[in-house]
Amino acid sequence: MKVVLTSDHGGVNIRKEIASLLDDMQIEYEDMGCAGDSSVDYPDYGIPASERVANGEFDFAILICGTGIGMSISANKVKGVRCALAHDVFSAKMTRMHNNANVLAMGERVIGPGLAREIAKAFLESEFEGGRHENRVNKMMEYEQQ
Ligand SMILES: O=C(CO)[C@H](O)[C@H](O)[C@H](O)COP(=O)(O)O
Repeated sequence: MKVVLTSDHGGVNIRKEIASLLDDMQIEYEDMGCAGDSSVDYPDYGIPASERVANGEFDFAILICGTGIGMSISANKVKGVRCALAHDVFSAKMTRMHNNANVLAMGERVIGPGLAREIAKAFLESEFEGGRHENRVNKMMEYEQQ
């Protein structure tokens, strides 16, 4: 599994926590920044990271900003991406199992690093169930191609 990780200035601390989680889980990852905590624009980070999932270079992206909302909207503009904004463990698990989400967004101004770590862990450890969920995901992806 390969993960790409990024944040704007509002998500630097949780990004560091997730990097530490990925180290602990021995998962290969690339941290695309941002560098420091100066103000930056989340689409400049969320879109390139999401494109690297869409093109198959990475299996998953984890995106952090203040609320997670800007990152999730940006990611879902990229064809092939299914980004879930999740601030609880159950949603993180279910979005892998039912939506086959390939990008996770979280907000550092919403949750703390400990919960963010548990959410990311649940997301990465859960698997898509397929079956009836596959039909539903396919409908979304077909719409995107129109
Ligand atoms: O995208 C966001 C909100 O939808 C993120 O939370 C950003 O991190 C936030 O907008 C940044 O706000 P700031 O006042 O420029 O720090």
